[in-house]
Amino acid sequence: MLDTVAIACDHGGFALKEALKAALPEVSWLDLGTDGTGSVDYPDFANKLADAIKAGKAGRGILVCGSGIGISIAANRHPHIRCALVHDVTTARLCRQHNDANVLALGGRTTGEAVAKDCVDAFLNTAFEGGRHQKRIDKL
Ligand SMILES: O=C(CO)[C@H](O)[C@H](O)[C@H](O)COP(=O)(O)O
Repeated sequence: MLDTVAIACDHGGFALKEALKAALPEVSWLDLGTDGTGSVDYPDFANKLADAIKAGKAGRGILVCGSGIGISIAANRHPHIRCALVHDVTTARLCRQHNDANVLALGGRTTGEAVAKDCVDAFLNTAFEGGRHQKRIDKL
């Protein structure tokens, strides 16, 4: 299931979650909700996604809330998650190369669909560089 990518959001990220799934149909998505624009609490969806990765149901994850801030904070409470909130392709690439991030967070109300798609592309297709970066991750 390492090739499976979990995706979850709150109401502020719902539209972007749906847009990302439509824009990247080749990805094997595990959609953990939410399933509409009704108000929900972002920690519940960050926790669901963290649990799915811990259980081996997905190798990586994408989280979306209104700004990406709350859902990334919630995800990073889990010791096995390294979640990076990004707004551009450069940081989406760097979070893989230097930080071995296993979850990407995006803001549905702050990042446009085209940039978000490119960020997800970079996140899913960039390898961790290891080396000097590994010992830093080991200290997290
Ligand atoms: O961005 C968020 C958290 O960092 C959430 O998605 C919400 O959009 C934000 O907290 C605002 O909440 P609201 O109930 O949609 O006004």
